[in-house]
Amino acid sequence: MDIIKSSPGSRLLKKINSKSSRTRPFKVAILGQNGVGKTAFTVRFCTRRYIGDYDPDLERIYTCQRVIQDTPVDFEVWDTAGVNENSRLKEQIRWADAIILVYDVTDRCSFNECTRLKFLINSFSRKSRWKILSDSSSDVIGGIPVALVGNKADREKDRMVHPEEGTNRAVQLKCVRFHEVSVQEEIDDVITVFEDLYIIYRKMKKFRVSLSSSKTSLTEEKLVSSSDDDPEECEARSRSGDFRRGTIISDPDNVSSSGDISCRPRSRRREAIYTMS
Ligand SMILES: Nc1nc2c(ncn2[C@@H]2O[C@H](COP(=O)(O)OP(=O)(O)OP(=O)(O)O)[C@@H](O)[C@H]2O)c(=O)[nH]1
Repeated sequence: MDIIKSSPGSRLLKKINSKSSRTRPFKVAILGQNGVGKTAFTVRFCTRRYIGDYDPDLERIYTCQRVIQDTPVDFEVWDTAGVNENSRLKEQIRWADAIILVYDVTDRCSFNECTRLKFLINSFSRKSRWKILSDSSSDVIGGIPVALVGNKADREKDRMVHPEEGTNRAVQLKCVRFHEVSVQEEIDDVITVFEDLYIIYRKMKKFRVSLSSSKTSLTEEKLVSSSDDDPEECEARSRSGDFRRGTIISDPDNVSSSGDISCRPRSRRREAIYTMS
């Protein structure tokens, strides 16, 4: 027995086992039009630093670890280069466990681009991994969790997109969260976006596992009972001013019912994996 243990084959097996027992990273793709601040946002989260200017053609997967609810979580964040070609997007969307759609509050085009991107996310995401209910109800909880984020909130004078519009668009597009941030000025809001999304992802996953294991047939009525999907409630919140930079539109405890809770890149672009401590 000892001989088998120390043989090269068993050493290899041991290595494979220890690798597979490591926690799987949480993969987040950052999508959005050129210049909205995707790289600044990603680097801020991974390093806490704000760096003003980046090579727009540089595309990277950053890795870092954060402790969320007393658990260490490995993040892989794919900072896309804003090319938004459909074939490229498909690869990014299929790679990701969750997606952050970023727009610039001073640029309405970038806001509209998020609608197109969400449409593509819906059509490209690996629905099969979530599909455990009937077709109609899987639309309610199926798909990948997507957060909508308006960046550059510090540029109030140049603002073109108001927070209410962001909130309403997030509801329309069935995003699980809406945030406004200033990557330049505030790090905590940036961290909240990622942590929130992770918490939502975990809850969605747990919910689906428990559904599939118990083979419970949930009615669509139960699934959509949360007010998070209610555009009227959302509008009421907007009217009452219940939004601010960094505010979220739904409660993590209701994640299972919050709307569309629905590879490494190979391209001519330069790529790298960066590990942040
Ligand atoms: N005022 C302000 N400027 C910001 C903020 N975040 C990013 N920027 C600036 O916006 C510009 C674009 O930022 P990037 O991070 O390169 O944007 P990107 O989306 O990665 O751009 P591409 O790589 O071309 O897709 C840079 O000059 C940043 O300094 C912010 O919160 N406030």
